[in-house]
This record gives sequence, C-alpha cells and structure tokens, in this order.
Amino acid sequence: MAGSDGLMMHRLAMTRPLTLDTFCDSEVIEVIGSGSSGNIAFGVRIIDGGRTFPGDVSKWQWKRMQEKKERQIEKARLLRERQAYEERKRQELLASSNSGIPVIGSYSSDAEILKLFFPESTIAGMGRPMNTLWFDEFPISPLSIRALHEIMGYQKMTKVQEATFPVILEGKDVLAKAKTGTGKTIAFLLPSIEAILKATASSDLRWGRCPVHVLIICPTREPATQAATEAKTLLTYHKRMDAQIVVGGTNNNTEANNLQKNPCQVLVATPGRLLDHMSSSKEVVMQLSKLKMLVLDEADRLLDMGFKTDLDRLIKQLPASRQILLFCATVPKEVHEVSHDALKEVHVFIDTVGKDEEKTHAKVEQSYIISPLDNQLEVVLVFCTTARVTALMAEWSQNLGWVVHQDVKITFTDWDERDVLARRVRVSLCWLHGRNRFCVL
Ligand SMILES: Nc1ncnc2c1ncn2[C@@H]1O[C@H](COP(=O)(O)OP(=O)(O)OP(=O)(O)O)[C@@H](O)[C@H]1O
Repeated sequence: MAGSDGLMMHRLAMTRPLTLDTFCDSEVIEVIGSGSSGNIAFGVRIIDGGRTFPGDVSKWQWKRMQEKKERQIEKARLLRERQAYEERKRQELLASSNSGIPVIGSYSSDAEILKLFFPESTIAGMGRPMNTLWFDEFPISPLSIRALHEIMGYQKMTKVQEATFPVILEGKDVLAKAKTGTGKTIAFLLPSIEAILKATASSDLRWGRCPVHVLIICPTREPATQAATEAKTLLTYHKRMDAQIVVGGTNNNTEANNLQKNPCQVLVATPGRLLDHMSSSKEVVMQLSKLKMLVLDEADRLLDMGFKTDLDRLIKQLPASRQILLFCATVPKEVHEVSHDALKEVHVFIDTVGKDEEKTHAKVEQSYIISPLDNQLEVVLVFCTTARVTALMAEWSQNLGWVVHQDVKITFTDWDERDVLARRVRVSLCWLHGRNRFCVL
C-alpha cells in the first residue's frame, strides 16, 4: 500500500466512494496517477503532512488550539471592557440622581409634543444606554431584593425600571413609555412597595386601617392576574403586606367577601369590576380613601378599549393627593389627554423607546401563517380581547360562511400569556370531531 519517499498507493474498488478524508491527516495531497476499468489505482504524494507540534499534536490540532486560545483572550478582553463601561455608567447615574432627575437630550417626538403641552414637566430616560444597574444599588427594601434574587432570579434592572424608579420614589407623577415585555410591571411595583413602607411607617397610617395604598388598574383580567401574581411574589417576605385582585368574569360576592376579610395594601383591578364594588360597598370606598398611588397599567390599551369614562369616574372618587403613574407601550392622543387631565402639571415623561422604534421588544417572538384557500385549516381558534370584540368576530366569521359553534364549552385555567403550556381549552367532543370548526373566544 505505501511506497517509498512519501508516495502512498491505494487500490480501491470503484464502488467505494473516495474522499480526501480517506487520507487522514495528510493536509496537502497531489493525485499522481489514475486507473483502468474495474479497479482504480492511483497514488498521492504527501506534500506537507505528518509533521507534529508541541504536545505531539498534528498541525491542524495545533492550529485549532491556537484559534481557541485567541477566542478566549478576545472574550476576556470584551468582558473587561463591558465591566469598565458598566462601572462608568453606574457612577454617571449615581452622580446625576444625586443632583435631581437626570435630564437627557435627544428627545423623541412624543417627548417634544409633551414638552409643548407641559413646559414645566421634566423629560427623562431618552438617549441613555441603560440596563446596567443592579437592584441593590437602589434604596429598595432588603425584603423586596430578597424576593427579586431568590424567587424571581433577577439581579439587574431593565431600562424602564432604572429610568422610572428614582423618579417615582421622589413622589412625582410619571408617564412612562416602554416596549411590551420590558419589565414595566416590576417598574411600578417596586416603588409602590417602597411607598407603602413609607406610608405605614408614618404615624397617621397604621397597618390594617384604610389598607389600600396602591391601586393598579389593568385593561383586562390577564394583565391584572400577572400584576397581582408579581406583586404577591415581591411581597413574599413582607409578612404584613398583601395584594388582591378584583376582575370581571369571577364571582362578585366571593371577591367582596375576600376584600372585607383580608384587607390588602396593593389592589389590582379592572375598571368596570372595581366600580361595581365601589358602588355596592361603602367598605371598599373606605378602603380606598387614603390611597397613595394609582397606577394605570397599559394606559393606551385601557383607553383604546373604551374605559375613558370609567377611568374618569374612578379617578374622581379617589383622593386628590395620590401620585399617578401611567405605563404604556405607545402614547397616542388619548393618553396625552388623560395625562393632561389626571397627572399633576409638573410630571415626568420617561420615554425608553424613542422615535420610530418598534413598540414590541425584539425578544418577543411574533409570527403568522398565510394559508392558501384550498389548504385552509379545519379548526380555527380566535382569541379576542373583550366580549364585544368576540361577538363582532363571531358575526363576521358567520358572514364568511364559517360554522361558528356557540355552544362550545371553553374554560381557561390560569391563563398566562407567557406560558403557553399553562393554557387549557376544554371543548366538547362533538365540536372537536366536527368539520369547519371555528371558535371565537
Ligand atoms: N429586571 C428584570 N430582569 C429579568 N427579567 C425581568 C426583569 N423585570 C421583568 N422581567 C421579566 O420580563 C418579562 C416581561 O415583563 P413585564 O410583563 O413586566 O413587561 P411589560 O413591559 O409589562 O410587558 P407587557 O406590556 O406585555 O405587559 C416578565 O417575564 C418579567 O418577569
């Protein structure tokens, strides 16, 4: 098989595929002959192979080791640079928060519009690379920090959390704009808990009296449930504090009893259901009479869904001295109007999105399927936001000739939009085995 002077001769059956791998570590080869029919005979001259390097490794292995080493050196350099950058930013932010609210240039168009409306208001948050600060760098209760670290596993603040926390803590009204999925819930919950701790430490408000200090209004049951869950998690180690939820689609009486028996400091609600409770129970109105903070979560959606009148009614019944926080992904005209009516004239607009940016966080995956007519799906489940939109969709679908099953029994257990596996849709067998099934939820 092997000839002298580095010449290797191979005689192989034609049926066997030949590749250069056949010649193992020989890195440069030269074909020096070819064969006749049936069998093929050829030779290769190993021009530059077989050499070894320190550690008795081949040249290829040596090269790969060197490349790996270079990659590691580069990675370490980048890490050092990032740490130095983070430290610099931390120092800058600490310095600016000592001298008041950081006011940064390069405002978004929303900010510029707001500035026209409210020349006295401060605009913060834009143009700053953030997401660099640790929770424990802020004056946050150690019990909240413990829940953040141990239960939620969060160490650093997100951009919107960094930007809003010091401003909210100062007691200012805030309109905050941040992309969907950027951590707005914790952004308003953390300073809310601090506000409760501050209020309960003062002499006029004792535990158990006029207990609701923070009211969070969400457009629908699902974000309300999420906010209440996160509030409960953050309050895990605050043994004397609790959060409760009142939302549509649940038993009114059970909720009312719960509110009476277990007074809470954080109340999460949808507008309609809260107004129902307030009109039927003086106790609920009493509980809200010393409210310190009102949060309108997803304010843009609240208004888009037609809750303006409900919100006006609600705000009128709450104490005038409360702090108001508006959190949203977009700031349309309606949000400007509400901020104009409800927020103090000197409030802070914090925009972490900027001009022309997508309103959804890049990590929130979105997709769609275009299905050709002759390949249409037989089962379609359409999820809508409200009962009214659901009825409209059902009507349209019927007009399109779909069989819309009205009698389908569908229940959700613990709807959680972030955990698809937690969704449960129960449908009747007859519906399941039918054809052209269309269901609007
Ligand atoms: N500091 C943080 N570090 C890591 N993850 C976080 C942090 N803050 C929040 N999160 C997580 O990020 C996800 C999105 O947060 P959240 O739902 O509050 O965003 P959002 O801006 O309110 O979005 P949406 O508009 O959909 O309600 C949640 O799973 C939340 O637990």
